[in-house]
Amino acid sequence: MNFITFIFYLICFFIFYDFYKKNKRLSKSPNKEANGPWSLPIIGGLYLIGDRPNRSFTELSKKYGGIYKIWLGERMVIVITDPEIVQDIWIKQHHIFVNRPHNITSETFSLNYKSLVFGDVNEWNSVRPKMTCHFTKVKLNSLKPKQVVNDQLKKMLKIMSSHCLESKPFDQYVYLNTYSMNIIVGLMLSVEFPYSNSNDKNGQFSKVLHSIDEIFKCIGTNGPEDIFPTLLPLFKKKVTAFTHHLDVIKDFIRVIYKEQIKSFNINNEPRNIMDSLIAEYFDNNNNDDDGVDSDNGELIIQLCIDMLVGATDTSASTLGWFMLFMINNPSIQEELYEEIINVVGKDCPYVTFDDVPKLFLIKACFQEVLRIRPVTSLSLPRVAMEDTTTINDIFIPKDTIIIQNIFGMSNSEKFVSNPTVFNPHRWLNYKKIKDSNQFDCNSSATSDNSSSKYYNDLDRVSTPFGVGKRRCMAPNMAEHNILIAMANIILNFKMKSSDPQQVSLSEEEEYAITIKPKYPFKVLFEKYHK
Ligand code: HEM
Repeated sequence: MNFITFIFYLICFFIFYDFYKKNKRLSKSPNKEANGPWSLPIIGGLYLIGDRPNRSFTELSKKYGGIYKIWLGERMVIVITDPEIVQDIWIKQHHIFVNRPHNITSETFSLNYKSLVFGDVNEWNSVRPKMTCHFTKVKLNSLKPKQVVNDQLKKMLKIMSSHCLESKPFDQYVYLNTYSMNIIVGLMLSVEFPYSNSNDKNGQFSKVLHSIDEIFKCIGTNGPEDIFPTLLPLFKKKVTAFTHHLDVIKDFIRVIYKEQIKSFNINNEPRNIMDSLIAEYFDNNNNDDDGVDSDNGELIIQLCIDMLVGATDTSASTLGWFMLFMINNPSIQEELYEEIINVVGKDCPYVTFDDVPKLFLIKACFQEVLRIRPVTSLSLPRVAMEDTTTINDIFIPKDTIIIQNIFGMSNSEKFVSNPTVFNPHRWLNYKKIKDSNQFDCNSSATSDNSSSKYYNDLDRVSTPFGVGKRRCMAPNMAEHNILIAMANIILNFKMKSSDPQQVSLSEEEEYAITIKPKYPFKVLFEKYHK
């Protein structure tokens, strides 16, 4: 046998073996086996995934059910689109599913799995409480965080007013991102990014913003470098670019950290979250000048980046979708306006945090935006740390990656009536029924097209922040910043599409770690005649 023939046989063997491995039974008992599509050698089920995996996974769940298996390249994935299984694995079996999968992107991003978003269980257990305590309802309702949000919102409303006066289209993507980013960097670092490039004298902020954008594009999306780890050398350029952008953000935060640590005094009230973290890691016996060893210093910097990534794009995209659905539903916009002026009065220029809890339709609108377009549509993946079985007796082997299809659950006919219709009132009706204790899971499957006991149980089927102990770290903060922005925008302006040819905008999404409107749009603001 010559060398070429040998290589040929070797490749054939590899292809057959890979095909067998990807399609063999996982469990000895057929009842316990997750269904799933046929997987091809090398690519697995990638041939079934289009440019919007949230939609592809939802389509597959119609055929293979609420839990199914699919290979994405070299990684076996179980996709969950069922509220009962979600509760089971994320809550009852939290200890098995607490970790996120290991891959080159998360390794680079997390200081080798030590930080928050991609941290492994031991490190995660240590850092998560240090961060969560800053985002409780009580903390967010204290003076400083409210002031940061009010300052930023007033700045954004001023820009909106000037756009309105000049009838100039408002680039929602740019301004909403700056608004969301400034809230988190205001709380963490007491800094602020300029809303306009002309105020960015040496281009430093634009450079950081660009790098943050690039990081968003790679993280959590399972790029080829993550699903074909053996081919990693082929993607070296991409990994190097990712590391470069991460370094740009780190350098920016490191300068602030160094400045802050110079004036840090453990006996003083923390000036921001970074000060609280420095205090946590401060060691009186440390010989370093700053009292925080360099590993912990780098961890503090990484935690700031985790928060930036967690908070900015998610909140900004949710507000972007809110604007889009308002433009497409002018009658709902009117209703929201009526609700607000009934609470604050016609001449009030600003809705305060104290007014927000009285705005039930605004809250319902926030919930409906996140139901119909849950921005983190496939959540962040987790991994099984040992073999286990789910509540419906499906076997999940150790090392399987788990994806919760948040989008699929809240956009499925099986769980929600008329899921493609934007209707905030469904939340008010649901709350009324729930408050009167008439919502009964077992009798809710009244529709012909549904067999789920969670049919229209909106809190169970719409889980935009995830479920369980590793759910989003700051849903309170997201709600806090987004509701007040929604209320004040509605109080001050009527929103229309800036394109007269397109009065109604496309509701299609583009997929990345957060889903955004596929066709970027600008908003035209008009004043109400009060
Ligand atoms: C509309 C806004 C937001 C949405 C829809 C959202 C959604 C999510 C989801 C689905 C996860 C993954 C949960 C899981 O694995 O089960 C997550 C994780 C996370 N989010 Fe959010 N998020 C939002 C805003 C925020 C904000 C404002 C912050 C920070 C201030 C934040 C910080 C984080 C962090 C740190 C994690 C990782 C948690 C961990 O691994 O322990 N998010 N978010």
